[in-house]
Amino acid sequence: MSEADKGAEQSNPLVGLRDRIDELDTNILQLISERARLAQEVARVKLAAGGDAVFYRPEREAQVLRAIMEKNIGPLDDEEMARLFREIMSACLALEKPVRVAYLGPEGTFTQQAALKHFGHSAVCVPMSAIDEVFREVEAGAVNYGVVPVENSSEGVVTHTLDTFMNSSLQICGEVVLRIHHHLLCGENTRQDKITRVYSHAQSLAQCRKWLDAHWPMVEKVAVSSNAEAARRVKSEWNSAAIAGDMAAELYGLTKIAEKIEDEPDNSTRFLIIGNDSVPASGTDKTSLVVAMRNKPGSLHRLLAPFHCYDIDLTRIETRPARSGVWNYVFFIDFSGHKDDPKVQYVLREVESLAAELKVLGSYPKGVL
Ligand SMILES: O=C(O)C(=O)C[C@]1(C(=O)O)C=C[C@@H](O)C=C1
Repeated sequence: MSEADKGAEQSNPLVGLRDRIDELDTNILQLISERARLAQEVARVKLAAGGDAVFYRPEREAQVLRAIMEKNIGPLDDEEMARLFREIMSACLALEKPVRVAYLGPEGTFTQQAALKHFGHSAVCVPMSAIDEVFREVEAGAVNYGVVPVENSSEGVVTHTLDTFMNSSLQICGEVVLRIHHHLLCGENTRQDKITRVYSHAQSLAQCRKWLDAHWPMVEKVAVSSNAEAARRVKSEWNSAAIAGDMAAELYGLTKIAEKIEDEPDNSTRFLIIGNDSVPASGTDKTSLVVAMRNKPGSLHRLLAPFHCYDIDLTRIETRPARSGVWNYVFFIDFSGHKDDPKVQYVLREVESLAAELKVLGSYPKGVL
């Protein structure tokens, strides 16, 4: 370094710090490129193995992200670091073969946000107008995977998703949990003192009910097909507002009148990734089942006993009326463990002997991010 440069560095410490950042960026660039070349090599090995090469490997991605979170020593927090690596992996996978994902649209919904959180921004995400359409696109092979909402922490289960599973051959191959923040939004032409109507999806209106009653008791609440549709409508109306999330606000260029208006501070929604292939164990997995029981006293107790016996942690149980008979019920059960674990296999055999019908919807890595 010349005397003049030293002088400049002393007088402006930013110069030296930025030089070091430039140096590190060059190293990071080389390392990412090297990683991408290895992913290309992985793709060649997969293709050489013959058969239907499966490029997207959810269990491997979960392991990579968990390892990163474990090794991270800050100052970036674990989630932030994992998000960066999620994008690197997403780009590497796109080099192997771009993954196509159908989600419950339209553009700007929380389901799109969940798809991007899970697959990263290099995935090609295609909006569908209904949950059944997402299933159909995956079944038909028009896309590789689908993303559908399954439950919300304050509003409960998305019954339509569970019902669609009953008649589908698809497997669950992942889950994503998204913190849901709702905002009250208006367009450029909205007269904020003249708002008489609020549009949103029925679930979002319910999730913000107390806030609306406290702050806007007189407005008409209009349920529409999605939050993104609510956002689209207010863009051209001067006396309406919408309740929607950040993606919809950005997409339609809306202004936030009030932020994070959801009644429950940790309001979150769980989404499922659906696909055609089953997923090998990642080490920390979940399994989802649908079980039809004959309607006899004590049948739920008998059904749950094997889980207790083998010390398997149930994470959710949901009851839905079966389509086949008026008084028969099916249970949707989620538990910790993978269907290939010996303990889980014992339980599945016992449940099968008790149930009128048992369908394993899939074993998949527990949501990492
Ligand atoms: O390990 C693999 O099978 C890869 O294809 C590599 C890689 C990665 O970038 O780490 C990319 C995509 C897969 O979904 C999982 C991991």
